[in-house]
Amino acid sequence: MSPLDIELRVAASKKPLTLSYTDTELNVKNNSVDRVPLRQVIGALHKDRSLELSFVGRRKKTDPMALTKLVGTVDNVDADVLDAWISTLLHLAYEGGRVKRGRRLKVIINPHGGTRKGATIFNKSVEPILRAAECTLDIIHTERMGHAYEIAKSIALDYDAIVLVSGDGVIHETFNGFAHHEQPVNAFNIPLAVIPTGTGNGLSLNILGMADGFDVCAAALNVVKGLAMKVDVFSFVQNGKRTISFMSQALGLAADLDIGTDHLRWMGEPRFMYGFLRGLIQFKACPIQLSYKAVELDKNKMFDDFQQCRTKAVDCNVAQSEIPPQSANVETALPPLKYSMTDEEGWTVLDEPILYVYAGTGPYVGRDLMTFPVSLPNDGLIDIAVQLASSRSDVLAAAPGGPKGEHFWRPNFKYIKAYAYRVKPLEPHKSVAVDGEFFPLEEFQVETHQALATVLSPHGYYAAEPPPRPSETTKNRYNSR
Ligand SMILES: Nc1ncnc2c1ncn2[C@@H]1O[C@H](COP(=O)(O)OP(=O)(O)OP(=O)(O)O)[C@@H](O)[C@H]1O
Repeated sequence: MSPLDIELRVAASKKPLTLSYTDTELNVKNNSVDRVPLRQVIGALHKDRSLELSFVGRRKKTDPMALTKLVGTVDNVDADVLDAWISTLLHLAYEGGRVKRGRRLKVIINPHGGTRKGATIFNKSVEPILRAAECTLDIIHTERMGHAYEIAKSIALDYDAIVLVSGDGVIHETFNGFAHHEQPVNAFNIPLAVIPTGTGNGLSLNILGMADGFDVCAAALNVVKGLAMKVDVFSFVQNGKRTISFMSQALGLAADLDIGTDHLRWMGEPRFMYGFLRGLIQFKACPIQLSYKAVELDKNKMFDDFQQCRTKAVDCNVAQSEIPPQSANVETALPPLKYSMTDEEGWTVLDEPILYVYAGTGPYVGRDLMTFPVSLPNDGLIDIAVQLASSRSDVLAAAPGGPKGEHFWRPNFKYIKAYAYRVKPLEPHKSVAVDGEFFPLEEFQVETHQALATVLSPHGYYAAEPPPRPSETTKNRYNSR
Protein backbone atom coordinates (compact mmCIF):
# COMPACT_ATOMS: atom_id res chain seq x y z
CA MET A 1 0.00 0.00 0.00
CA SER A 2 1.05 3.61 -0.47
CA PRO A 3 2.55 5.16 2.65
CA LEU A 4 -0.63 7.14 3.24
CA ASP A 5 -3.91 8.22 1.76
CA ILE A 6 -4.09 11.59 0.06
CA GLU A 7 -7.27 13.60 0.33
CA LEU A 8 -7.87 15.58 -2.81
CA ARG A 9 -10.44 18.35 -2.65
CA VAL A 10 -11.82 18.83 -6.13
CA ALA A 11 -13.48 22.25 -6.63
CA ALA A 12 -16.97 21.08 -7.59
CA SER A 13 -17.33 18.34 -5.01
CA LYS A 14 -17.92 18.73 -1.26
CA LYS A 15 -16.45 15.40 -0.24
CA PRO A 16 -12.71 14.96 -0.98
CA LEU A 17 -11.46 12.06 -3.06
CA THR A 18 -9.24 9.67 -1.14
CA LEU A 19 -6.28 8.53 -3.25
CA SER A 20 -4.03 5.60 -2.47
CA TYR A 21 -2.04 3.05 -4.42
CA THR A 22 -0.73 -0.47 -4.27
CA ASP A 23 2.13 -1.84 -6.39
CA THR A 24 -0.30 -2.35 -9.26
CA GLU A 25 -3.29 -0.03 -8.82
CA LEU A 26 -4.31 3.51 -8.05
CA ASN A 27 -7.44 3.60 -5.89
CA VAL A 28 -9.74 6.58 -6.15
CA LYS A 29 -12.31 6.48 -3.34
CA ASN A 30 -15.35 8.67 -3.23
CA ASN A 31 -18.72 6.98 -2.76
CA SER A 32 -17.23 3.86 -4.32
CA VAL A 33 -13.66 2.87 -5.19
CA ASP A 34 -12.34 3.15 -8.75
CA ARG A 35 -9.29 1.03 -9.39
CA VAL A 36 -6.95 2.21 -12.15
CA PRO A 37 -4.07 -0.08 -13.19
CA LEU A 38 -0.81 1.81 -12.54
CA ARG A 39 0.14 1.15 -16.17
CA GLN A 40 -2.59 3.62 -17.08
CA VAL A 41 -1.36 6.37 -14.75
CA ILE A 42 0.71 8.72 -16.88
CA GLY A 43 1.42 11.85 -14.85
CA ALA A 44 1.19 13.62 -11.53
CA LEU A 45 2.28 17.20 -10.92
CA HIS A 46 2.01 19.33 -7.82
CA LYS A 47 2.72 22.90 -6.90
CA ASP A 48 2.62 23.39 -3.15
CA ARG A 49 -0.71 21.76 -2.26
CA SER A 50 -2.35 21.69 -5.67
CA LEU A 51 -2.22 18.38 -7.49
CA GLU A 52 -3.00 17.27 -11.04
CA LEU A 53 -3.08 13.51 -11.53
CA SER A 54 -3.64 12.05 -15.02
CA PHE A 55 -4.55 8.60 -16.21
CA VAL A 56 -5.97 7.00 -19.33
CA GLY A 57 -8.91 4.69 -18.78
CA ARG A 58 -12.49 3.73 -19.49
CA ARG A 59 -15.59 4.85 -17.61
CA LYS A 60 -17.44 1.70 -18.62
CA LYS A 61 -15.97 -1.55 -19.94
CA THR A 62 -17.36 -0.92 -23.40
CA ASP A 63 -16.27 2.75 -23.62
CA PRO A 64 -13.18 3.77 -25.59
CA MET A 65 -10.25 4.97 -23.51
CA ALA A 66 -10.01 8.65 -22.55
CA LEU A 67 -7.77 10.93 -20.53
CA THR A 68 -8.96 11.70 -17.00
CA LYS A 69 -7.39 14.46 -14.92
CA LEU A 70 -8.04 14.75 -11.21
CA VAL A 71 -7.28 18.32 -10.20
CA GLY A 72 -7.62 19.83 -6.73
CA THR A 73 -5.90 20.70 -3.49
CA VAL A 74 -4.47 18.35 -0.94
CA ASP A 75 -5.23 19.28 2.65
CA ASN A 76 -4.14 16.39 4.79
CA VAL A 77 -0.36 16.27 4.12
CA ASP A 78 2.52 18.72 3.69
CA ALA A 79 4.00 19.54 0.29
CA ASP A 80 7.18 17.50 0.87
CA VAL A 81 5.14 14.44 1.84
CA LEU A 82 3.02 14.93 -1.27
CA ASP A 83 6.21 15.18 -3.28
CA ALA A 84 7.45 11.81 -2.01
CA TRP A 85 3.98 10.25 -2.54
CA ILE A 86 3.99 11.36 -6.19
CA SER A 87 7.52 10.28 -6.86
CA THR A 88 6.88 6.73 -5.57
CA LEU A 89 3.59 6.55 -7.50
CA LEU A 90 5.28 7.57 -10.76
CA HIS A 91 8.22 5.24 -10.17
CA LEU A 92 5.77 2.34 -9.88
CA ALA A 93 3.59 3.60 -12.75
CA TYR A 94 6.63 3.66 -15.05
CA GLU A 95 7.53 0.05 -14.22
CA GLY A 96 10.05 0.83 -11.53
CA GLY A 97 11.89 3.22 -13.83
CA ARG A 98 12.11 0.71 -16.72
CA VAL A 99 10.04 3.03 -18.90
CA LYS A 100 11.50 6.49 -19.42
CA ARG A 101 9.24 9.32 -18.29
CA GLY A 102 8.75 12.24 -20.64
CA ARG A 103 9.77 10.61 -23.92
CA ARG A 104 11.19 12.74 -26.70
CA LEU A 105 8.94 12.13 -29.69
CA LYS A 106 8.89 12.93 -33.37
CA VAL A 107 5.23 13.08 -34.38
CA ILE A 108 4.36 12.70 -38.08
CA ILE A 109 0.72 13.46 -38.85
CA ASN A 110 -0.92 12.57 -42.17
CA PRO A 111 -3.86 14.98 -42.39
CA HIS A 112 -4.94 13.15 -45.55
CA GLY A 113 -5.17 9.49 -44.39
CA GLY A 114 -8.37 7.49 -43.78
CA THR A 115 -11.30 9.81 -43.22
CA ARG A 116 -8.94 12.83 -43.04
CA LYS A 117 -9.44 13.34 -39.33
CA GLY A 118 -5.84 12.63 -38.27
CA ALA A 119 -4.91 16.19 -37.34
CA THR A 120 -8.13 16.81 -35.40
CA ILE A 121 -7.89 13.48 -33.56
CA PHE A 122 -4.30 14.24 -32.63
CA ASN A 123 -5.10 17.72 -31.32
CA LYS A 124 -8.20 16.70 -29.39
CA SER A 125 -7.42 13.26 -28.00
CA VAL A 126 -3.77 12.34 -28.36
CA GLU A 127 -1.72 15.47 -27.71
CA PRO A 128 -3.33 16.09 -24.28
CA ILE A 129 -2.24 12.56 -23.22
CA LEU A 130 1.32 13.05 -24.45
CA ARG A 131 1.52 16.48 -22.75
CA ALA A 132 0.09 15.10 -19.48
CA ALA A 133 2.87 12.49 -19.62
CA GLU A 134 5.38 15.35 -20.06
CA CYS A 135 6.58 14.11 -23.43
CA THR A 136 8.53 16.48 -25.65
CA LEU A 137 6.89 16.76 -29.05
CA ASP A 138 8.40 17.65 -32.39
CA ILE A 139 5.36 17.70 -34.69
CA ILE A 140 5.27 17.73 -38.48
CA HIS A 141 2.30 17.36 -40.87
CA THR A 142 2.92 15.53 -44.14
CA GLU A 143 2.30 17.77 -47.12
CA ARG A 144 2.31 15.26 -49.96
CA MET A 145 2.73 11.60 -50.87
CA GLY A 146 6.27 10.49 -50.09
CA HIS A 147 6.83 13.19 -47.47
CA ALA A 148 7.02 10.67 -44.60
CA TYR A 149 9.70 8.80 -46.61
CA GLU A 150 11.78 12.00 -46.88
CA ILE A 151 11.39 12.78 -43.18
CA ALA A 152 12.42 9.25 -42.16
CA LYS A 153 15.37 9.23 -44.56
CA SER A 154 17.09 12.06 -42.68
CA ILE A 155 15.58 11.65 -39.21
CA ALA A 156 17.77 12.53 -36.20
CA LEU A 157 18.60 9.38 -34.29
CA ASP A 158 18.04 10.74 -30.81
CA TYR A 159 14.25 10.44 -30.56
CA ASP A 160 12.85 7.94 -28.06
CA ALA A 161 10.13 7.04 -30.56
CA ILE A 162 8.48 8.14 -33.78
CA VAL A 163 4.73 8.53 -33.60
CA LEU A 164 2.82 8.10 -36.87
CA VAL A 165 -0.68 9.55 -36.87
CA SER A 166 -1.69 7.68 -39.99
CA GLY A 167 -2.63 4.38 -41.58
CA ASP A 168 -0.35 1.66 -42.89
CA GLY A 169 0.70 3.63 -46.00
CA VAL A 170 2.75 6.12 -44.01
CA ILE A 171 4.33 3.32 -41.95
CA HIS A 172 5.43 1.73 -45.23
CA GLU A 173 6.96 5.04 -46.33
CA THR A 174 8.71 5.54 -42.99
CA PHE A 175 10.37 2.11 -43.00
CA ASN A 176 11.54 2.71 -46.57
CA GLY A 177 12.93 6.07 -45.52
CA PHE A 178 14.90 4.28 -42.77
CA ALA A 179 16.28 1.87 -45.39
CA HIS A 180 17.78 4.88 -47.22
CA HIS A 181 19.01 6.62 -44.06
CA GLU A 182 22.75 7.21 -43.67
CA GLN A 183 22.64 4.74 -40.77
CA PRO A 184 19.77 2.35 -41.63
CA VAL A 185 20.15 -0.03 -38.70
CA ASN A 186 20.20 2.79 -36.17
CA ALA A 187 17.17 4.36 -37.84
CA PHE A 188 15.31 1.01 -37.64
CA ASN A 189 16.21 0.90 -33.94
CA ILE A 190 14.03 3.94 -33.23
CA PRO A 191 10.70 2.46 -32.13
CA LEU A 192 7.61 3.36 -34.15
CA ALA A 193 4.22 3.81 -32.54
CA VAL A 194 1.05 4.31 -34.54
CA ILE A 195 -2.03 6.37 -33.79
CA PRO A 196 -4.55 4.57 -36.05
CA THR A 197 -6.17 7.15 -38.31
CA GLY A 198 -5.96 5.31 -41.65
CA THR A 199 -8.37 2.85 -43.25
CA GLY A 200 -6.99 -0.59 -42.44
CA ASN A 201 -4.61 0.10 -39.53
CA GLY A 202 -3.19 -3.44 -39.60
CA LEU A 203 -0.08 -2.72 -37.49
CA SER A 204 -2.15 -1.02 -34.81
CA LEU A 205 -4.48 -4.05 -34.63
CA ASN A 206 -1.49 -6.34 -34.31
CA ILE A 207 0.12 -4.31 -31.54
CA LEU A 208 -2.98 -3.38 -29.53
CA GLY A 209 -5.39 -6.18 -30.42
CA MET A 210 -8.93 -6.24 -31.73
CA ALA A 211 -10.47 -4.38 -28.78
CA ASP A 212 -8.01 -1.46 -28.76
CA GLY A 213 -6.58 -1.49 -32.29
CA PHE A 214 -8.70 1.44 -33.45
CA ASP A 215 -8.71 3.25 -30.09
CA VAL A 216 -6.52 6.34 -30.47
CA CYS A 217 -6.21 6.90 -26.69
CA ALA A 218 -5.11 3.29 -26.13
CA ALA A 219 -2.55 3.94 -28.87
CA ALA A 220 -1.43 7.16 -27.14
CA LEU A 221 -0.99 5.23 -23.89
CA ASN A 222 1.24 2.82 -25.81
CA VAL A 223 3.33 5.80 -26.99
CA VAL A 224 3.86 6.80 -23.34
CA LYS A 225 4.27 3.36 -21.78
CA GLY A 226 5.02 0.82 -24.54
CA LEU A 227 8.26 -1.15 -24.50
CA ALA A 228 10.44 -1.68 -27.53
CA MET A 229 9.61 -4.88 -29.42
CA LYS A 230 11.83 -6.01 -32.27
CA VAL A 231 9.96 -7.06 -35.41
CA ASP A 232 10.94 -8.74 -38.66
CA VAL A 233 10.61 -6.83 -41.91
CA PHE A 234 11.06 -8.03 -45.49
CA SER A 235 12.89 -7.04 -48.62
CA PHE A 236 10.57 -7.15 -51.64
CA VAL A 237 12.88 -7.30 -54.66
CA GLN A 238 11.52 -6.60 -58.12
CA ASN A 239 13.48 -5.58 -61.24
CA GLY A 240 16.59 -5.13 -59.07
CA LYS A 241 14.83 -2.64 -56.78
CA ARG A 242 14.55 -3.39 -53.08
CA THR A 243 11.50 -2.18 -51.14
CA ILE A 244 10.94 -2.74 -47.43
CA SER A 245 7.63 -4.38 -46.56
CA PHE A 246 6.61 -4.50 -42.89
CA MET A 247 3.25 -6.23 -43.08
CA SER A 248 2.07 -8.16 -46.12
CA GLN A 249 2.20 -8.88 -49.80
CA ALA A 250 -1.11 -9.84 -51.39
CA LEU A 251 -1.79 -11.51 -54.72
CA GLY A 252 -4.87 -12.58 -56.66
CA LEU A 253 -8.18 -11.99 -54.93
CA ALA A 254 -6.33 -10.65 -51.86
CA ALA A 255 -4.77 -7.85 -53.96
CA ASP A 256 -7.99 -7.12 -55.82
CA LEU A 257 -9.94 -6.55 -52.63
CA ASP A 258 -7.42 -3.90 -51.53
CA ILE A 259 -6.03 -2.16 -54.59
CA GLY A 260 -9.07 -2.99 -56.72
CA THR A 261 -11.29 -1.06 -54.31
CA ASP A 262 -9.08 2.01 -53.92
CA HIS A 263 -11.73 4.17 -55.60
CA LEU A 264 -14.15 3.13 -52.83
CA ARG A 265 -12.09 4.59 -49.97
CA TRP A 266 -15.11 6.66 -48.93
CA MET A 267 -16.70 3.38 -47.74
CA GLY A 268 -14.01 2.89 -45.09
CA GLU A 269 -13.30 -0.71 -44.10
CA PRO A 270 -16.43 -2.32 -45.71
CA ARG A 271 -14.73 -1.79 -49.06
CA PHE A 272 -12.56 -4.86 -48.36
CA MET A 273 -15.63 -7.09 -47.83
CA TYR A 274 -17.17 -5.66 -51.00
CA GLY A 275 -13.94 -6.46 -52.88
CA PHE A 276 -13.87 -9.99 -51.45
CA LEU A 277 -17.43 -10.78 -52.55
CA ARG A 278 -16.84 -9.29 -55.98
CA GLY A 279 -13.67 -11.41 -56.35
CA LEU A 280 -15.55 -14.50 -55.25
CA ILE A 281 -18.19 -14.00 -57.95
CA GLN A 282 -15.42 -13.68 -60.58
CA PHE A 283 -13.47 -16.59 -59.00
CA LYS A 284 -10.37 -16.15 -61.18
CA ALA A 285 -7.34 -18.31 -60.38
CA CYS A 286 -4.17 -16.35 -59.65
CA PRO A 287 -1.83 -17.13 -62.57
CA ILE A 288 1.50 -17.38 -60.76
CA GLN A 289 4.20 -19.87 -59.97
CA LEU A 290 4.95 -19.71 -56.24
CA SER A 291 8.16 -21.11 -54.80
CA TYR A 292 9.54 -20.86 -51.30
CA LYS A 293 12.43 -21.75 -49.05
CA ALA A 294 10.34 -23.48 -46.40
CA VAL A 295 11.16 -23.96 -42.73
CA GLU A 296 7.84 -25.44 -41.54
CA LEU A 297 4.80 -26.86 -43.36
CA ASP A 298 3.04 -28.66 -40.51
CA LYS A 299 0.23 -26.52 -39.04
CA ASN A 300 0.09 -28.52 -35.81
CA LYS A 301 3.80 -27.94 -35.24
CA MET A 302 3.41 -24.19 -35.97
CA PHE A 303 0.54 -24.02 -33.50
CA ASP A 304 2.58 -25.81 -30.80
CA ASP A 305 5.62 -23.58 -31.44
CA PHE A 306 3.41 -20.52 -31.17
CA GLN A 307 1.96 -21.65 -27.82
CA GLN A 308 5.42 -22.40 -26.49
CA CYS A 309 6.67 -18.96 -27.47
CA ARG A 310 3.66 -17.31 -25.87
CA THR A 311 4.17 -19.12 -22.59
CA LYS A 312 7.89 -18.34 -22.90
CA ALA A 313 8.64 -22.05 -22.58
CA VAL A 314 11.20 -21.47 -25.30
CA ASP A 315 12.99 -18.25 -26.04
CA CYS A 316 11.90 -17.44 -29.57
CA ASN A 317 11.42 -13.70 -29.30
CA VAL A 318 14.27 -11.26 -29.04
CA ALA A 319 13.78 -9.94 -25.52
CA GLN A 320 11.50 -7.01 -25.04
CA SER A 321 13.35 -4.12 -23.51
CA GLU A 322 13.33 -0.43 -22.86
CA ILE A 323 14.31 1.55 -25.95
CA PRO A 324 17.78 0.35 -26.98
CA PRO A 325 20.52 2.97 -26.98
CA GLN A 326 21.90 3.84 -30.43
CA SER A 327 25.39 2.58 -30.83
CA ALA A 328 28.25 3.69 -33.01
CA ASN A 329 29.63 0.14 -32.86
CA VAL A 330 26.74 -1.78 -34.38
CA GLU A 331 26.74 -2.61 -38.07
CA THR A 332 24.79 0.29 -39.51
CA ALA A 333 24.39 -0.83 -43.14
CA LEU A 334 21.19 -2.50 -44.30
CA PRO A 335 21.62 -6.31 -44.17
CA PRO A 336 22.63 -7.63 -47.59
CA LEU A 337 20.25 -9.89 -49.52
CA LYS A 338 20.90 -13.60 -48.93
CA TYR A 339 19.12 -15.10 -51.95
CA SER A 340 19.53 -14.36 -55.62
CA MET A 341 16.62 -14.66 -58.06
CA THR A 342 18.29 -17.70 -59.63
CA ASP A 343 18.96 -19.54 -56.36
CA GLU A 344 17.24 -22.98 -56.59
CA GLU A 345 18.80 -25.01 -53.76
CA GLY A 346 16.28 -25.87 -51.06
CA TRP A 347 13.44 -24.12 -52.91
CA THR A 348 10.06 -25.82 -53.44
CA VAL A 349 7.62 -24.98 -56.21
CA LEU A 350 3.92 -25.15 -55.25
CA ASP A 351 2.23 -27.19 -57.89
CA GLU A 352 -1.46 -26.45 -57.25
CA PRO A 353 -3.86 -23.81 -58.63
CA ILE A 354 -4.11 -20.79 -56.36
CA LEU A 355 -6.96 -18.36 -55.68
CA TYR A 356 -4.95 -15.95 -53.59
CA VAL A 357 -1.73 -15.59 -51.62
CA TYR A 358 -1.02 -13.48 -48.58
CA ALA A 359 2.52 -13.45 -47.21
CA GLY A 360 3.68 -11.42 -44.24
CA THR A 361 3.78 -11.05 -40.48
CA GLY A 362 1.38 -9.89 -37.77
CA PRO A 363 -1.89 -11.76 -37.31
CA TYR A 364 -4.34 -9.21 -38.72
CA VAL A 365 -4.27 -7.64 -42.17
CA GLY A 366 -7.52 -5.86 -41.28
CA ARG A 367 -10.31 -6.06 -38.74
CA ASP A 368 -12.15 -8.73 -40.73
CA LEU A 369 -9.19 -10.96 -41.39
CA MET A 370 -6.65 -12.67 -39.16
CA THR A 371 -4.57 -14.01 -42.01
CA PHE A 372 -1.48 -15.09 -40.05
CA PRO A 373 -2.77 -16.47 -36.74
CA VAL A 374 0.53 -18.14 -35.75
CA SER A 375 2.93 -15.41 -36.81
CA LEU A 376 5.57 -14.32 -34.32
CA PRO A 377 7.09 -10.82 -34.25
CA ASN A 378 10.72 -11.76 -34.69
CA ASP A 379 11.25 -15.43 -35.54
CA GLY A 380 12.97 -14.43 -38.79
CA LEU A 381 10.34 -16.21 -40.89
CA ILE A 382 7.65 -15.05 -43.29
CA ASP A 383 4.22 -16.68 -43.06
CA ILE A 384 2.77 -17.58 -46.46
CA ALA A 385 -0.96 -18.24 -46.57
CA VAL A 386 -2.28 -19.75 -49.79
CA GLN A 387 -5.96 -20.22 -50.56
CA LEU A 388 -6.02 -23.01 -53.11
CA ALA A 389 -8.54 -22.64 -55.93
CA SER A 390 -10.98 -25.17 -54.45
CA SER A 391 -14.59 -24.06 -54.94
CA ARG A 392 -16.64 -20.91 -54.35
CA SER A 393 -18.63 -22.58 -51.61
CA ASP A 394 -15.46 -23.69 -49.80
CA VAL A 395 -13.99 -20.17 -49.83
CA LEU A 396 -17.33 -18.63 -48.88
CA ALA A 397 -17.74 -21.09 -46.00
CA ALA A 398 -14.36 -19.93 -44.65
CA ALA A 399 -15.26 -16.21 -44.68
CA PRO A 400 -17.19 -15.96 -41.37
CA GLY A 401 -14.18 -17.40 -39.51
CA GLY A 402 -11.86 -14.73 -41.02
CA PRO A 403 -11.74 -12.37 -38.02
CA LYS A 404 -10.71 -15.29 -35.76
CA GLY A 405 -8.31 -16.84 -38.25
CA GLU A 406 -10.31 -20.08 -38.40
CA HIS A 407 -9.49 -20.63 -42.10
CA PHE A 408 -5.99 -21.57 -40.84
CA TRP A 409 -7.23 -25.08 -40.08
CA ARG A 410 -9.03 -25.60 -43.41
CA PRO A 411 -7.39 -28.24 -45.65
CA ASN A 412 -7.53 -26.01 -48.73
CA PHE A 413 -5.74 -23.22 -46.93
CA LYS A 414 -2.03 -23.96 -47.22
CA TYR A 415 0.26 -22.33 -44.66
CA ILE A 416 4.04 -22.19 -44.95
CA LYS A 417 6.71 -20.63 -42.77
CA ALA A 418 9.71 -19.70 -44.88
CA TYR A 419 12.93 -17.71 -45.07
CA ALA A 420 12.00 -16.43 -48.51
CA TYR A 421 9.61 -16.90 -51.42
CA ARG A 422 9.45 -16.05 -55.10
CA VAL A 423 6.63 -15.34 -57.54
CA LYS A 424 6.71 -15.70 -61.32
CA PRO A 425 3.60 -14.51 -63.15
CA LEU A 426 2.33 -17.05 -65.70
CA GLU A 427 0.25 -14.53 -67.63
CA PRO A 428 -0.15 -10.77 -67.41
CA HIS A 429 -2.23 -9.92 -64.39
CA LYS A 430 -2.98 -6.76 -62.53
CA SER A 431 -0.94 -6.15 -59.44
CA VAL A 432 0.59 -7.19 -56.16
CA ALA A 433 -0.24 -5.18 -53.04
CA VAL A 434 2.78 -4.58 -50.81
CA ASP A 435 1.56 -3.28 -47.42
CA GLY A 436 -1.50 -2.13 -49.38
CA GLU A 437 0.58 -0.20 -51.98
CA PHE A 438 0.35 -1.00 -55.69
CA PHE A 439 3.19 -2.84 -57.49
CA PRO A 440 2.92 -4.41 -60.95
CA LEU A 441 2.71 -8.19 -60.98
CA GLU A 442 6.14 -8.89 -62.41
CA GLU A 443 8.61 -11.47 -61.10
CA PHE A 444 9.64 -10.71 -57.51
CA GLN A 445 11.29 -12.29 -54.51
CA VAL A 446 10.85 -11.62 -50.80
CA GLU A 447 13.21 -12.44 -47.93
CA THR A 448 13.14 -11.74 -44.21
CA HIS A 449 15.33 -9.53 -42.02
CA GLN A 450 15.04 -10.86 -38.52
CA ALA A 451 14.28 -8.26 -35.82
CA LEU A 452 15.49 -5.36 -37.95
CA ALA A 453 12.72 -2.91 -37.03
CA THR A 454 11.34 -1.80 -33.68
CA VAL A 455 7.84 -0.90 -32.52
CA LEU A 456 6.38 0.07 -29.16
CA SER A 457 4.19 -2.63 -27.64
CA PRO A 458 2.24 -3.02 -24.40
CA HIS A 459 2.64 -6.81 -24.46
CA GLY A 460 5.93 -7.80 -26.10
CA TYR A 461 4.03 -10.01 -28.56
CA TYR A 462 1.29 -9.63 -31.16
CA ALA A 463 -2.05 -9.12 -29.45
CA ALA A 464 -4.08 -11.99 -30.92
CA GLU A 465 -4.83 -15.60 -30.12
CA PRO A 466 -4.85 -18.23 -32.89
CA PRO A 467 -8.02 -20.28 -33.33
CA PRO A 468 -8.01 -23.44 -31.20
CA ARG A 469 -6.88 -26.68 -32.78
CA PRO A 470 -9.99 -28.52 -34.04
CA SER A 471 -10.96 -31.58 -32.04
CA GLU A 472 -12.20 -34.83 -33.59
CA THR A 473 -15.76 -33.53 -33.28
CA THR A 474 -15.17 -29.98 -34.64
CA LYS A 475 -12.79 -30.99 -37.43
CA ASN A 476 -15.58 -31.72 -39.93
CA ARG A 477 -16.73 -28.15 -40.13
CA TYR A 478 -13.38 -27.21 -41.71
CA ASN A 479 -13.80 -29.78 -44.46
CA SER A 480 -16.74 -28.41 -46.47
CA ARG A 481 -16.17 -27.90 -50.14
N1 LIG B 1 -0.65 15.81 -47.37
C1 LIG B 1 -0.90 14.73 -48.11
N2 LIG B 1 -1.66 14.80 -49.21
C2 LIG B 1 -1.95 13.70 -49.93
N3 LIG B 1 -1.49 12.46 -49.63
C3 LIG B 1 -0.74 12.34 -48.55
C4 LIG B 1 -0.39 13.45 -47.72
N4 LIG B 1 0.37 13.01 -46.71
C5 LIG B 1 0.53 11.68 -46.90
N5 LIG B 1 -0.14 11.27 -47.99
C6 LIG B 1 -0.28 9.90 -48.53
O1 LIG B 1 -1.44 9.28 -47.96
C7 LIG B 1 -1.32 7.88 -48.15
C8 LIG B 1 -2.16 7.09 -47.19
O2 LIG B 1 -1.86 7.42 -45.93
P1 LIG B 1 -2.18 6.59 -44.60
O3 LIG B 1 -1.35 5.42 -44.51
O4 LIG B 1 -2.11 7.57 -43.47
O5 LIG B 1 -3.75 6.25 -44.69
P2 LIG B 1 -4.61 5.16 -45.48
O6 LIG B 1 -3.90 4.72 -46.68
O7 LIG B 1 -5.97 5.71 -45.57
O8 LIG B 1 -4.72 4.00 -44.49
P3 LIG B 1 -4.39 2.51 -44.72
O9 LIG B 1 -3.01 2.51 -45.30
O10 LIG B 1 -4.48 1.97 -43.35
O11 LIG B 1 -5.42 2.00 -45.67
C9 LIG B 1 0.15 7.61 -48.06
O12 LIG B 1 0.53 6.81 -49.17
C10 LIG B 1 0.82 8.98 -48.13
O13 LIG B 1 1.85 9.04 -49.09
